Amino acid sequence: MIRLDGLPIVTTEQMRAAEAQAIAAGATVDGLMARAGEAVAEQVRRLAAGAEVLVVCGPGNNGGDGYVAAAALKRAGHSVRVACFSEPRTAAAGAARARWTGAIEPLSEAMLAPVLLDAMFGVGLTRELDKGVTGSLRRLIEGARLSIAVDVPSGVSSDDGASLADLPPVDVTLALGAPKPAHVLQPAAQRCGAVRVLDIRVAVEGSVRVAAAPRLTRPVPEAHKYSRGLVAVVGGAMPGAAALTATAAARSGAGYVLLLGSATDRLPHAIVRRRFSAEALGDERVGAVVIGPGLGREDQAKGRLDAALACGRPLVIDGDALHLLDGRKVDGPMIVTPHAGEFTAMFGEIGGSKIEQAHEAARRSGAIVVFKGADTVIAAPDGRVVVQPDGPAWLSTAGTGDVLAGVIGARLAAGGDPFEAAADGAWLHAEAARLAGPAFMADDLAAHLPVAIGRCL
Ligand SMILES: NC(=O)C1=CN([C@@H]2O[C@H](COP(=O)(O)OP(=O)(O)OC[C@H]3O[C@@H](n4cnc5c(N)ncnc54)[C@H](OP(=O)(O)O)[C@@H]3O)[C@@H](O)[C@H]2O)[C@H](O)CC1
Ligand SMILES: [K+]
Repeated sequence: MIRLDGLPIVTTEQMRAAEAQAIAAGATVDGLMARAGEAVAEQVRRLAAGAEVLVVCGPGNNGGDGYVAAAALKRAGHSVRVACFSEPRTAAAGAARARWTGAIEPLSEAMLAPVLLDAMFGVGLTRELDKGVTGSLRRLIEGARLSIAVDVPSGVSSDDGASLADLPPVDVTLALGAPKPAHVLQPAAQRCGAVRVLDIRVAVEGSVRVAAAPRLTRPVPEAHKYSRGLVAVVGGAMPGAAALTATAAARSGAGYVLLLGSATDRLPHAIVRRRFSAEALGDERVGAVVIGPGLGREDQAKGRLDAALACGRPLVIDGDALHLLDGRKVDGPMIVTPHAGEFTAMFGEIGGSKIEQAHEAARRSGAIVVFKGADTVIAAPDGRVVVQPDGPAWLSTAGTGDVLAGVIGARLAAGGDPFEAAADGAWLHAEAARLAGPAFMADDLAAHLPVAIGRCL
């Protein structure tokens, strides 16, 4: 079983293409199904620890995997039953069912079991699940002590993570060959429980990946405050927000943090405060300018944003500055960090999954787009995408976005690729939240950033 971190995320079309390539190289659909079902059975046997397993099988190849797994469990002497609501509709699933020698219970009457293996629908679910099937699955999932899904939980749309049935989460999802968008995008991701990937020897590639811990380095002996990165945070109408951003940048390894034009008084002494000036932004030692948290939307804010856009330094644009941006582009690196409302205000309604939306927004704007949320998607105009799937829900509190802008600013000022800076910043932010535990406020979050960084050295 493999953790998701850093793996390519594949759509149904990409998975089918990979499967077709494996078949062209000599594999067969039945052979792939045998691999998948047996790999599932091996994990289920470990997790079930001797408890009876009920396998619920659907009409497609996901169901086929279920019949193979049931037969493998039975051969291994494990107590196992099978239930279904429909005959197999593919040749491979039909052949797999023919090799299951036990009884098959009608789904609606199936007795509860301590372990439920959901092989009802995989990536082929295309429309809302029927109410009767949904009700039966709900009863069986709720009645099990442990529920495990084959590939994806039944009732989610694999390619965009939409929900196609109102069902409770399973405990474990065994993704076959690669993670799919449904494993990382909400609302489907919260239905998956712990996701682990089973290697079925089908080679997958792609430019969309699950976030992984960044590989950071310690400062070299010759390091000084400017080489570590100078972050200039532009303040405005609500000084507390810019103070959070500046504090987060200072705790994310920046060598020097400058807060320009903000009237806040409670600030660490290490953060240098100055009046706002366009000249300060243009200093070539500035590695990143962060503008937006608490900026306001009045004339002064507009003037400050104009100066930032013209200063020629790498930019992180957040909050109010996103509203004032009005489609303008800059020549240098620019990272924009909208949440869903800001994203729609900036780019209008873009169709497709959150991954596709973020990519399209990056392509149109030429900026690195950090599309925030419970599933944060970071996209570059060149097609690279990273999904940060498991930020703690405790992050849904005021000021955490200001902290994120500061972390990304520090990574950007440290140099290197702006896309990596944005992805690394999002990971460190989520890790700091995991370290902060429950019910933290945004001010507490920054204090956990050094430990998060320590985990990446
Ligand atoms: N890709 C690989 O390398 C491997 C994948 N495996 C497994 O195969 C499934 C995907 O199998 P597929 O047959 O394409 O799809 P499903 O099993 O998920 O479901 C398709 C069937 O379900 C019907 N369907 C779809 N929506 C509904 C609905 N709302 N209600 C009832 N029935 C529905 C669909 O019928 P249509 O009318 O839409 O045609 C199909 O009959 C993948 O997830 C893996 O588990 C391999 O076994 C190993 C290699
Ligand atoms: K399933």
